[in-house]
Amino acid sequence: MNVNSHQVLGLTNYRNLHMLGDLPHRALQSLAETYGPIMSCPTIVVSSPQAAELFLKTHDTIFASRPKFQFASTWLMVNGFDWRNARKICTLQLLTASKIESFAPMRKEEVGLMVQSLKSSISIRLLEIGETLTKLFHFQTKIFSSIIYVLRNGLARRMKKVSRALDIVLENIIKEHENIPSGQQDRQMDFIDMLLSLMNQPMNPNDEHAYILDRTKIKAIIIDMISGAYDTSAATIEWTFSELLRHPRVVKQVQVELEGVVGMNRMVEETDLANLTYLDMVVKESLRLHPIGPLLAPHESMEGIELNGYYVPKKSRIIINVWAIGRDPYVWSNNVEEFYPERFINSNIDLKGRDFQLIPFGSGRRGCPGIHLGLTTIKYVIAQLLHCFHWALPSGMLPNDLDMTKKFGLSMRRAKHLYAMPTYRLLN
Ligand code: HEM
Repeated sequence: MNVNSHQVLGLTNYRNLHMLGDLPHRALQSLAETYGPIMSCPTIVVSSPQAAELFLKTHDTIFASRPKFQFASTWLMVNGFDWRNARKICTLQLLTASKIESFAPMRKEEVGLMVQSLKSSISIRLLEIGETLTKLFHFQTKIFSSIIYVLRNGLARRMKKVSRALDIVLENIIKEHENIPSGQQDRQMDFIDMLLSLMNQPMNPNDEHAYILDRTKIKAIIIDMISGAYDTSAATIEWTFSELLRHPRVVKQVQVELEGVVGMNRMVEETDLANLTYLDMVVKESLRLHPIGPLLAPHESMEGIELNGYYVPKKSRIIINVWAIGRDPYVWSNNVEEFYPERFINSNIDLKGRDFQLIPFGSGRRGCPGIHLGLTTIKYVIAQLLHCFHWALPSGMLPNDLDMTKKFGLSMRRAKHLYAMPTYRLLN
């Protein structure tokens, strides 16, 4: 890697990230302009693609841990969560391409119901997009809403009480899956069924110390998956929609592509997605400007290491400012703030974490294991909404009037609700 240490390393003295205000990714971007693409003390802030590659690829083994400062991670630690084995189960058993494909009928049914409900509500009211998506994603998260409440309210000082509450919720979920009423046994398997089917079997039968998935570990994996998956796809769709409402030219282009690939007589199928190349660029551009985790999830060094002449101690916290990397004018040219999907024409950049200028799903050992499911869901929902409906802003509002203020949180959502008016456009 061709990185000059003066270009890459610079130190600043930010001891407390709360001093950075409501939008820390933005404040950190300004600091990086002064102090350079790696800032440290005691948290190291990374703000360029080359520096991100240094931490997430070159020295990935050192920086693959996570700090234990959130309730979810503390709870996972207390319950003996082992991220390496949990990831193996996620990537080899739960989130494989074939498993995700096996859920396609479920997604089709839910998206179909959403289109029907939008068709019937058109004449009545302006739609709040976030609310519509929350309803859509309810099918994936309905058993989880009480868990999210517990996670969000789980301050460390109430740890014991909250842990008990969490355990009761998780036990109920597991029991519901263990005691399926007769007549429903041949229903579609979900994530919990799959985890239960792996319970008490060694992951590697040839290894006597092999990892065995027990009830406690299953609960920990459920919590890990929920913390990673909750809100992320819905928030990305909402941001993409916001940009589309501000750019009618881009909407027209996506609809022309959909007319060519799908035609006007039927709805979109997931198998169409591979042929929707312009839509793919739209989603990349949206994730460049609006990464749901603008600072990824924090990483932590597992041992001390010297990087380009600077010593990074063990247990340093690493923050990768993906938001700033997506707006780096040296990478993306001068129109960084513009929503311009065409920048990806003839470009090989993908979202898999190999191209460090675009890493909204992270990269390396702790990169998002749900990327394939996330992207399939996002593209399918956006394609269906744009294919089935024309979308207009509330009367009197111009595209540039749309408020794009962000709210920093578990995932970065819009600060204000997004309203739009759909009109059905298919021929049947
Ligand atoms: C648009 C959708 C999504 C986005 C943008 C997204 C983004 C991310 C990011 C940025 C990370 C942290 C990566 C890092 O620190 O290097 C992450 C981790 C994670 N994501 Fe996703 N995610 C999405 C969807 C999903 C889905 C659908 C699932 C599961 C069904 C999922 C499960 C996880 C898990 C379990 C982790 C923790 C991985 C670890 O710590 O080893 N994500 N995701």
